[in-house]
Amino acid sequence: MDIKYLRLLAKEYPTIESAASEIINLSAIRSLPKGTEYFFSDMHGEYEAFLHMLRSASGMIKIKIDLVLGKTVSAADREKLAELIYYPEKEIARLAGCGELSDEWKRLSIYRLILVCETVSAKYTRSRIRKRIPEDMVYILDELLNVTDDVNKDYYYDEIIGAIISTGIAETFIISLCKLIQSVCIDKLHIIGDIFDRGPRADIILDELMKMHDVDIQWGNHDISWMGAAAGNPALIANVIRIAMRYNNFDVLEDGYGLNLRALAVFAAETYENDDCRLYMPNALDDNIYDPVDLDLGAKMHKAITVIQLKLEGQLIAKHPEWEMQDRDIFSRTDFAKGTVTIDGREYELLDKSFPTVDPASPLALSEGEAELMNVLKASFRHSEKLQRHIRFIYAKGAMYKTVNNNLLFHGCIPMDENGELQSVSIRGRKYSGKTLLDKLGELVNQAYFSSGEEKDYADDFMWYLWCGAKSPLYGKDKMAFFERCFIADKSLHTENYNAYYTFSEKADVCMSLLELFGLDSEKGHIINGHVPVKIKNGESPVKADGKLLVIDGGISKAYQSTTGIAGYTLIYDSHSLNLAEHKPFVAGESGNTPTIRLVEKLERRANISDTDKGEEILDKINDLRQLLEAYKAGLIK
Ligand SMILES: O=P(O)(O)OC[C@H]1O[C@](O)(COP(=O)(O)O)[C@@H](O)[C@@H]1O
Ligand SMILES: [Mn+2]
Repeated sequence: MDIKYLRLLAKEYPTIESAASEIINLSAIRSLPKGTEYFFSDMHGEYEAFLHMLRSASGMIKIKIDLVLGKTVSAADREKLAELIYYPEKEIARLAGCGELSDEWKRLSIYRLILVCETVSAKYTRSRIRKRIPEDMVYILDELLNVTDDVNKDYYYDEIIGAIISTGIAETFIISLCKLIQSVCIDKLHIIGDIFDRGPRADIILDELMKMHDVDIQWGNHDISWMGAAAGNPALIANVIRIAMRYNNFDVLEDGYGLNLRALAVFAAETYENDDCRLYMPNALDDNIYDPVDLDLGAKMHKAITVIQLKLEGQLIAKHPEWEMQDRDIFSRTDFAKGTVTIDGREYELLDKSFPTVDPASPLALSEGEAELMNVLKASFRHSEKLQRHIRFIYAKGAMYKTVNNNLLFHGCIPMDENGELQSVSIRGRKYSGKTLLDKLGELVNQAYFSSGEEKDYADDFMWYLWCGAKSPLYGKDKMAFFERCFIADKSLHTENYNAYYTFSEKADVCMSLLELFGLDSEKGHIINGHVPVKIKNGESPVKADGKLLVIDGGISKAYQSTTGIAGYTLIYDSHSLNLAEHKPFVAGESGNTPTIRLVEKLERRANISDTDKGEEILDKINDLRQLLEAYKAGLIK
């Protein structure tokens, strides 16, 4: 091995003893059971439901409570303990408010929490648990969690707990303990895309994700749309705002990201003063807490940005004939004098015929007011410190796909044609498909944000294609029919058809060959996707292709719950099995939010860290350290 590398390693392990003891430590870690991985997708801004899933480890914490305390504590008290673990600050404030925060309650709660914590941390090393404990609590918690049998346990507990209460730190201590339980339960968190849009506060979801210790994100089409907007793509800026207007999500824009919508409000109110904009009424599923906007004004803003978006999209399509999206440039096919549009040779009447900002001679040109407005919006996106911070986090933790422990994770699809062949996409004149396509797109997505000049411009435009292009792995449908749904009554034009991947991937052998394409063991692995709502109520199942494909978009999004019939899935992969938690619609402040958990696959034997990618990495390091030991012994390194 390269002596230079060994010298670097020797800085970290400067003696034979330190290298040897690390080898022993790492070997011990490899023999522990694998940590529990959680997979979430399509959160779509539904922060309350998502936070609940995180805090409750999608029902697993309740299962552990029942396991440990089922025989000694009543069902009602176990329910309350669960609520305390999920929302400790809130629960303590509630009890204090109604005079129930007694020493007796504190003593019992600490004792029960310790028992739960012992169980959830049993499979991890002591040092790993210590790392997750807030600094000033490390000593007490470490002691309480590791009392040996030689000590009179009950007496010891009583003494420590008594001291915790008498010194007045019980509340803080309980909060730390609850958070430790939450954090230990989720070893790794995989997000399979679509954090943004439709629901009220994607920014709160991101704040939470940024606190997690081990999280990765596979970008969804809605994430790409926000990333492109943050990078300055005007069509995507318009898109992000349009969707927010459609769902009345002012809070995420204004309170969350501090984006300035005043210019849009003023422009819309003036331009569409005498237009009731009834087609554009926001779909008010959630109220805005911080920025309630009058729905009539919201509708005008929605129309203003929709028109701008259609123009900007038309411009992009004209600039990139290689995308073959000319038929999606609908404004150029519109007869503004007659109020009709021609699609596939047929003329349709428009539901809205009033477009005061469109010059029929040049329908894709922004009016002066629109151009000014876009400048303001663009500056606002570029200058939102919080938005840019969140987007950089999504870049740092994100990718087009991920392979982990033999599973292949991506949001949408691997584009295929009707014969089941991989479809190729042209990027800077070269064709890419399958894994190389996803790798190339990963590069491009990074260039859109981090490059400059021509390289950035090309990549920046491409972000829009990734949002809605027919061969985009993140989108995977033949068109995005938002124009048709908005402006044309004929429902046959509203259909969006899925890429052939969605048919072929129902077959186990197709999934297996895709897993192999990505270098994975196809016998052991699975493909895990989001993006397509699984319509349980129509008899669909999230488990497809004989268990090789798992589609976990169950509709956390309120907007989609009537379509799916449930309220989201979490896939949970622990050392024994792969399980799906099926969530009911979340009602804040109510118990009964515990999901149904069902087994997808039982492992042949309990999986240890040595069976995982992490285990491989550790083995690599052990081998390096062994070489370092040899080098010490041979006197090559002093
Ligand atoms: O129901 P909405 O919010 O109008 O969105 C519909 C649009 O969203 C999409 O389904 C894309 O969003 P998803 O990635 O969440 O599926 C488009 O295909 C469709 O045009
Ligand atoms: Mn999606």
